[in-house]
Amino acid sequence: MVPNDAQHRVETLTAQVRGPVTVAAVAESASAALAVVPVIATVNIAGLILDGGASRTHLWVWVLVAAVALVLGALCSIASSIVAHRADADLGLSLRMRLAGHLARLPLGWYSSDAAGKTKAVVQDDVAGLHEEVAHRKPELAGSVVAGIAVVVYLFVLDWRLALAVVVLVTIAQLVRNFLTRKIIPAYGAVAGASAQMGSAAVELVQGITVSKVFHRADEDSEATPDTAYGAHARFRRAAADYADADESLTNNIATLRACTRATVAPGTVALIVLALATLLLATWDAKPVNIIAFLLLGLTLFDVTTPLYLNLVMPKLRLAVPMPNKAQAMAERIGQILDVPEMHEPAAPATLPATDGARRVSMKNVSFSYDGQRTVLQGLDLELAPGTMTALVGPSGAGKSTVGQLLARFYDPTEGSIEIDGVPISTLDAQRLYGTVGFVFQDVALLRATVRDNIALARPDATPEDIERVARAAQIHDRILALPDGYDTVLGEDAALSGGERQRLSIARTLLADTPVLVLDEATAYADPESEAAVQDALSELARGRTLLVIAHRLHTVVHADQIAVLVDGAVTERGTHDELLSTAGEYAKLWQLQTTTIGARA
Ligand SMILES: Nc1ncnc2c1ncn2[C@@H]1O[C@H](COP(=O)(O)OP(=O)(O)OP(=O)(O)O)[C@@H](O)[C@H]1O
Repeated sequence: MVPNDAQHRVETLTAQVRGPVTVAAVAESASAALAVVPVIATVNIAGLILDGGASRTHLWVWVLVAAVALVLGALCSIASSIVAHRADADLGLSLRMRLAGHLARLPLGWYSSDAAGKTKAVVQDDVAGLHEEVAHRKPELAGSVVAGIAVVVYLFVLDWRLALAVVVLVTIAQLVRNFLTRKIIPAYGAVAGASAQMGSAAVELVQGITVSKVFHRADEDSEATPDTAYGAHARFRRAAADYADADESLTNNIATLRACTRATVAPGTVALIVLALATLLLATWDAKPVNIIAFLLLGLTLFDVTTPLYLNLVMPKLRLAVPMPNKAQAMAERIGQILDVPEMHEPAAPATLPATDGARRVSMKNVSFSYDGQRTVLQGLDLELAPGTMTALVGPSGAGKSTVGQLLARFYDPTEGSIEIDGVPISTLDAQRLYGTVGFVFQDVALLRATVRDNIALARPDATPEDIERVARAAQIHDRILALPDGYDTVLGEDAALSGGERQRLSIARTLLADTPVLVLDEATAYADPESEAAVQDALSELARGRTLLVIAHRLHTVVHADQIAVLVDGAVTERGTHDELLSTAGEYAKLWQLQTTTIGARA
């Protein structure tokens, strides 16, 4: 993304607080302008005293003007800070609400990737990270511009030659800082690189500990060469030393930067130059000596107050901007990437399914699908699941089998074509009706950090203990639950952890209780060992009774009894029939069958 687009993203996301941020910027500008007034008052008071014969009233007027300006300036600064921070809090809340609403409407398939970590970082850190942009950058920049103009105009009114000298001095200091910062950037890069190296060496060290200990290659004290598998300790030591060197070099560079910049605008330097120039002017021209006070006071502060102005406006114009990473842009980009994910279309007036006592028919008509809009994963797929029958989807790895299951569970919508239940497109059903009709047991079972009972009763919180026990027995998991520390009241993930096969049986119990007429089983026996596979298969047979079933299977022997087996190759159904019919056609299925039976036979 080019910087302009990135900045556009920041502007769009923060557009709703543009009004309050502008108010904060105006208040900050007023405060900056008012800060010059006490100096003007001081110069005038000094002038009146030095001239002699000034009336007390006159002097008190200037003191009063300075005091009022100080109080007003402070009030403006407080108001600016309050308005900006309130805007920041409002923006944070509304962005988080927007993200939460959007996340709730995303396709379920979006959640299968590393969504949890990504979402946490965006909702928590990136939204908070816009703080600097909203609450500080614009108000401070406005204040800097106004303060810069006010000070420079005033100094020029007093004496254009001294004013010019001060402006040149401050500009030189800013250029020196800019030049040195550019020099430092590689040192920052070196520290970041060394830190990453040290991190990966640490991970490698920890990951390798088990292997090296098991194979008696613990090398804590060895100076093994880095290209040996067991040189992790040596590599880590080297990476840590490199990091320390890089850090030291950066610290030295920063110290030089600070010292050089500060020296250019140090009180002594400013005083020296202003006084030297003033002496020169006094000798040759008729400059007012009292004005020196203004140059000394304002010259010292001009560097600090105009720093945001130089960094944001002057240096970029001179094409001297230091290429520092723009955190706000990066954060806005990550927030925008989530907000850009298209939402799942929710029907305004959800359809209803025709009433039936029996199982339901599923029709996939000319379904095509692509995850990324570029590579087609399913191509014009037609598949009919007759009511109360079991259809098995088999085929080579990557053919698109799981994708079909995910489309039926509406994790995504097809790019083309439609999926219908009893003639009603599933995209016209609301989520409650759809998931009351289609249940699924996937390979990766998600369990909540809750009791076993609550995990089973997810779809029917009103289920009685008897209902829950009945489905747990049917799913062959009841005995294992009783063996847990608190039986059905054991909190999963806290009091106990379950094996892959046990998690799948628990998921089957949950699905049995949900009692949906259509079921998708994707590799439901994937984690089962031969012993528990029999238990899971029994549980599945119980689950299948009277339902319309789509079973995605790698191991063909688990689906030989299916009413229909569809072979998927490159996203299209190439063969369909029963096990015997497909074997007799000597096609892809027959090949897969032969391969699997030979492999199993060879292993046996
Ligand atoms: N979330 C995803 N994003 C992008 N591409 C994906 C995603 N999930 C799957 N794919 C791709 O889609 C294609 C079909 O994948 P799918 O998991 O449906 O195949 P499969 O037949 O079930 O494979 P396997 O038998 O190995 O599980 C693959 O090329 C895969 O890389």
